[in-house]
Parts: sequence; C-alpha cells; structure tokens
Amino acid sequence: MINFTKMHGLGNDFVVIDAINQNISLSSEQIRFMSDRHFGIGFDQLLLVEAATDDQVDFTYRIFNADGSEVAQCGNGARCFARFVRDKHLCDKEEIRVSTNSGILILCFEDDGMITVNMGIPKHKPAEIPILAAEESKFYSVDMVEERRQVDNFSHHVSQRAFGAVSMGNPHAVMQVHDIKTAYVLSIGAQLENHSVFPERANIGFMQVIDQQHIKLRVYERGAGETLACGSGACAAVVIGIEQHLLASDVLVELPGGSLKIHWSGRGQPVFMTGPATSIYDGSITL
Ligand SMILES: N[C@@H](CCC[C@H](N)C(=O)O)C(=O)O
Repeated sequence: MINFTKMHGLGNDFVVIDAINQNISLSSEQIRFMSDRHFGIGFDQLLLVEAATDDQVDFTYRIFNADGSEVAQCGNGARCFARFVRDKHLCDKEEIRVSTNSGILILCFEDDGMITVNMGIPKHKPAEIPILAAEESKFYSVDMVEERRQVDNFSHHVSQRAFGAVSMGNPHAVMQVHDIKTAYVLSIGAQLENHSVFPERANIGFMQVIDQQHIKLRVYERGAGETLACGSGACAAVVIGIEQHLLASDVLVELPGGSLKIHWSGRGQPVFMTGPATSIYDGSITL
C-alpha cells in the first residue's frame, strides 16, 4: 500500500509520495495506471520526495509524467513539494534546497502563503535544449500540418510555424498566437512535442502577449497533454518573450488554472516563479 497526497498548483495536478518513510519503487506501467483519470487516481505528474544524497540540499525531488517518463523539471510541482514537506513535518525551513536531475532548485515560503521557486538559469544553446539546429536562434521554424474542419469536411494545410526554444531544465518551445482561445493547441502541440527536431520531445507553449508585463499562456506538456498550468512553461514563455524583445523582466502569466508571477533579469540569471500550492486530500492505493 502506498500513501500519497493529491495536490495541485493552479490545476496542474500531482500525486506526491513520501519516498523517505516508505519504500517506493514504481514501474512506468504502474505510474501510467495511477495517472489514469478513470481507472486510477489521475494526475499530470507524480512527484517523489526522496532523501538528500549530499549536504548541499535538503531533499531529492523526482518527477514522472502521466505517461510514465521520468523528467528533470516541474515548476508547479516544486511549489507543491515545498508545501508537502512542511505539512508532513519533514522540514520546517523557510528556504528548502532540493536536487533534481537538472540541478538544484531553491523553494521559499512567502508571508502571504505563496511559494517562490528559484528555477535556475535557462539554457539557450541548441545542444542544451536539446533542439536539432545548426546554430542558436531567437526563432526556429518547422513545417506543421493544420487540420481545419468546415461542417463535414476536413482539409489539411501545411504551414511554417516559428517558435522560440529554451531549456528550463526541461525542453520548451513557445510560439506567439493572436488569441489562445482559438489556437490549435492540441493538434499543433502534439505534432511539435513529437517532432524530430526535438530528440527528447518538448513542452509546447502558446503565448498571447497582452502587454509587456502580461501574457496569456496555454501549454501542451510533454508526456501529459494540455494542462491547466505549467510552471516551467510559464518561465520559458517569459524568457523567450524577453529574448524576442516582447516582454519586460516582471511578467504576470495568466494560465487556464490561474496566474503566476515570473521574474527574469536576463542571460546568466536565474528565473523566479511565484504562485500557490494546494493540498486536496490524503489517500492510499494498493497496486
Ligand atoms: N507541469 C510541469 C512540467 C512537468 C514536466 C514536463 N511535462 C516535461 O516533460 O518536461 C511544470 O509545472 O513545470
């Protein structure tokens, strides 16, 4: 039997498991079963709280997508991780350091109950993202097929799509759209997530710029599909928007599940993300 807590960050939902006081070893098949919203518990990501492996950090933070793949970054999950270790009395520090497969994250409790995460320094070189491109660019482009429906008729249009790309510890592509409500998030998102230009697949953001300090964003996540919010996606959109001279250094990112505040002061600097983390219920499951 595994004890878990169901949590969410702006509707990006998680099963969080204490793997310090429980002996946990999950196959990707078991993770896929638990992520199923009809036959299992349902979640976008499963988060494991593990013991620190050195004295630089307080914990190890592991992340699995709903499709069972292990990944290296999850921003909304990081805020839930902080709330979980505090609620379960595993740590009472105001600032928590966790190691992930992509480096160290620093999680800080704010006076108003929000949590700020130092998400690390974004990486821009093609090999670091990774994206198959000869050189770094603010705009990459690939051919995409768009399916349009008119009454009973489907037509297919091939068009070039331009996007920015960055690693926030995980790979992101972000394209600007006129209106996120009408953007082809599911079809373009699924195609670009799995496009051969991304050897490790990618998370795909659709960004509508309202003004220099405000964007609307929908994210089609690698290994999970469209989610109500994506923390690393919000950071990636702001970094790419700043690189493309569209945004200022403090941006409110409005996602379908709510808003995040993102701050980035430019190349070589870490990105800071502030937002809520909510516990829904404790449960247990026998696999
Ligand atoms: N929801 C996350 C990102 C989770 C991982 C992502 N799907 C990936 O495969 O890299 C967030 O809030 O950052």
